[in-house]
Amino acid sequence: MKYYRRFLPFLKPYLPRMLAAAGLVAVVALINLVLIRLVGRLWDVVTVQRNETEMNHLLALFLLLVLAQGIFSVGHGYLAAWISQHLTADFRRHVFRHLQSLSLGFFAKRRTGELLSRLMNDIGVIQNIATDTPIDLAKQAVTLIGGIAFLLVTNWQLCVLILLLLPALVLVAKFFGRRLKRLSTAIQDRTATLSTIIEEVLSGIRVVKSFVRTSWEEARFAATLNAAVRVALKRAVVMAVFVPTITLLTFAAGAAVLWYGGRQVIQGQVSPGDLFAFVLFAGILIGPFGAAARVFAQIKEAQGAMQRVFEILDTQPEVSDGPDAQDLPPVRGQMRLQHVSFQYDSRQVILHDVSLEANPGEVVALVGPTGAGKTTVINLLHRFYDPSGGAITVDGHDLRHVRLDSWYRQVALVPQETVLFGGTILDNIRYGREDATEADVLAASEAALADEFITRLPDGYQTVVGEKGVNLSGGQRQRIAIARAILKNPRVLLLDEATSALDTESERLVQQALDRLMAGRTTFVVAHRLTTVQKAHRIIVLDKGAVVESGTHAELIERRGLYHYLATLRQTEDELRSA
Ligand SMILES: Nc1ncnc2c1ncn2[C@@H]1O[C@H](COP(=O)(O)OP(=O)(O)OP(=O)(O)O)[C@@H](O)[C@H]1O
Repeated sequence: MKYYRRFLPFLKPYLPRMLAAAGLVAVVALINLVLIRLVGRLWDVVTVQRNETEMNHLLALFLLLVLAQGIFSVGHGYLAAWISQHLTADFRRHVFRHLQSLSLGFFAKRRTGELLSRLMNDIGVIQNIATDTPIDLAKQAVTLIGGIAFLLVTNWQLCVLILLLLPALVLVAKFFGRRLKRLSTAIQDRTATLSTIIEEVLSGIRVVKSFVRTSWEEARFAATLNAAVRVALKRAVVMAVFVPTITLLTFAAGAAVLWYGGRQVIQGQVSPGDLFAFVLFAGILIGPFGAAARVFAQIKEAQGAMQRVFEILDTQPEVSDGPDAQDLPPVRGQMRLQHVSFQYDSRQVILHDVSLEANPGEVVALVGPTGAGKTTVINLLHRFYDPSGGAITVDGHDLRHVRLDSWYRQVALVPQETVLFGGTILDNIRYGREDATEADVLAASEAALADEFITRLPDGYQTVVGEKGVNLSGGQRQRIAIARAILKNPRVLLLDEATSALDTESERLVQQALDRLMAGRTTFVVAHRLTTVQKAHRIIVLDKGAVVESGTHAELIERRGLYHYLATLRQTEDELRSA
């Protein structure tokens, strides 16, 4: 129940509209009751009084009420849909905003498909319970209260008989509800796993195909699918037994009413019209009873969904602005890691007492064997994570004490894999700076040596990339990423050099573009190319999370340590590549 309480603030702006919708639907239900009463009257007028004028009057009134009911139904239908759509959109926006605010550590532990499922499927389930259910309940409440009131007034003994069945129905509903909840949660879990598999396979389709794993993936998909079908069928069985059981109990009540009421008509204590209306009223009471069971199941289902969504909302970003965070003034770009230690989780210390420094405008190359912690240092410099010990400063400001945005605006990351978003090339470069003019984008693109290939594309800067768009080569994508970074004009640049080999011409262009990007900025580069390393002002050699050597290329070669070993390897690689 606590999740429902927490959901209330989201409902609040819509309360007046929900009340209006509930009011409309209550009127519809009320008219329904009056119509039934009218049918009873009509029955007596036709069969007992045989009064044609009265019959015509009653029928005219009947039609008028049906028309009014139709109009109210249209109003309620539109209003309910309006609330439901807007409320869900609000909630999705809220969860999406929160997701974006979470730190990298959160995403490292989650699978995208699973998060996708929470944002789409689970919120869809909540949508039903949040809007349709309360409005439906208003309708059922009016039917129930109005119906029982009528039954009590006309024949209280019969009414008591019907009401005795109520606890039995509630007990049956509870019994089934518990099982349904468990199975619904299991279905949602399977659906989330399916989404995850689809997402993984589609985003990694090249790897899947290349390793000839399509059949294996198909089997994995089919196995999860089968499991989902099995649970869904189990739920269907429970549902299938549930509905007839409730119906049986309700019809048994109907038969009892007919037996008892029929005798009263025969004895002349009750008019046939009243009995007819009575049976109809008893009949429409099935609605609220059935709805109670349905709502019960829905509430149980939504509880699981709410739990999963609120789990995201309850996760706090590990890296965020502290209460005393200050805006970082424009920096010169002096960066320092002071005795930094770091662990992603409690299991393993990744960086041990790392100290390093870059003066404004300097290029620092990070080299070291795989797993040494190079990317981790870049992550910390960007402040995607906070160090577990020590401090990271820019121009003497501890990164933990400055507002994230004010720092993020002054640093740019060029990752190995260029991420291009759906949209035009222009949009993709402008991602670097929202308010950039077209002329700014062009200038950045020229500086990144991207202009030349973009203008040759059929739609130039308006070419759509990504899904259903044009495919670009690795080197071209990198130059777009560089143009994006140039447009951002950061003081500090974090570069994760791509390891994949480009052809010599493409490599030359990318290198040239990178040189322009790095000019005058403090740059940390996870370097894979010997040329980059050689040009660096300082080289930091990391091994097993610690700095083992530092100096210039010439100094380190002289030392004949780890750097010398790695450089010799790489040189051989480069020679092989250009041979
Ligand atoms: N999100 C994470 N959670 C837990 N451990 C991680 C995470 N990311 C990286 N690691 C671990 O941290 C260590 C350092 O990884 P890092 O990616 O920094 O190395 P690297 O020097 O950049 O390696 P490479 O050259 O292969 O990219 C590795 O042992 C890795 O397993």
